[in-house]
Amino acid sequence: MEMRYSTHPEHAKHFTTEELRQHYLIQDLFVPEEVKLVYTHEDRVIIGGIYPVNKSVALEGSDQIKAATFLERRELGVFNVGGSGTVKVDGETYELATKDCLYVGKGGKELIFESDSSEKPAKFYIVSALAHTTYPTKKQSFADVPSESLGSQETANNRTLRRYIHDEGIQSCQLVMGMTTLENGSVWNSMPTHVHDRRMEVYFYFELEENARMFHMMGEPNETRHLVMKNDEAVISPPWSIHCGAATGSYTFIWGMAGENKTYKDMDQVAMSELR
Ligand SMILES: O=C[C@H](O)[C@@H](O)CC(=O)C(=O)O
Ligand SMILES: [Zn+2]
Repeated sequence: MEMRYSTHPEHAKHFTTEELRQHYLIQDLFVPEEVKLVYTHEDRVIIGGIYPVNKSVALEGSDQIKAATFLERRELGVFNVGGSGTVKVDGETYELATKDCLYVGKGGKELIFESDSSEKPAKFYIVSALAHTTYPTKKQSFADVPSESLGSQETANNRTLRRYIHDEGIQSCQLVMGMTTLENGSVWNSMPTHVHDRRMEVYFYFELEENARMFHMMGEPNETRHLVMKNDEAVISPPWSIHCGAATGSYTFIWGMAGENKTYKDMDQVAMSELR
């Protein structure tokens, strides 16, 4: 598991392109038959990819978190962004079709990830946060998750937002997770932009064409920077950072947050005039 320490905004504004990428960008999430994990000290969130192609893959505890099982002190959000597959939690099997989500509460011991077929393997994107109590393990399918339309064609940000793990959906300690899909021809997400000093956030971009690139914006509102990203990459947003972007084509992204306030609407909008 790769460790990433938190960064101070005064420090971050001096980063070179390469340093920005080292601290915030997460690449190569899906390695066949492996669990790839990144531990960020931003709200102690773990971000990862699990890609079982020909055999099942287990998510286990490690010396780095001094825990015999991964969920000893944590909760977990799983999104399947590949072909259909299953997650087995202590012997109970949950079928996850593409874009379905599973929440696993603190204390779940055996976690086994498997694809239905190696021709079209499942790809599991995960976000995990510290948990103080156990909320029930629960699946939310893409087919019946409520959706809302945001943006407009004129501003190239027509998109559909779906909340899975949140106050009025799957219950959790800290985790808030959902998915936003850009309509054809729309490229901007989360603009006008915002910050939420009470929570960190991670954006995972997928369904981008191979040659398409995401220009993801970060930094304090008056010190913006950008990272150029491609398909299946994630980016850590510290609580002081804006997080929005425009790509050279349409795409979908999964947003995951953790911190002190789970309320989705707890966001401080940034006025256009503040941006630098
Ligand atoms: O804090 C919330 C998150 O940044 C996202 O939910 C925003 C988003 O998906 C969008 O506007 O497209
Ligand atoms: Zn946000």
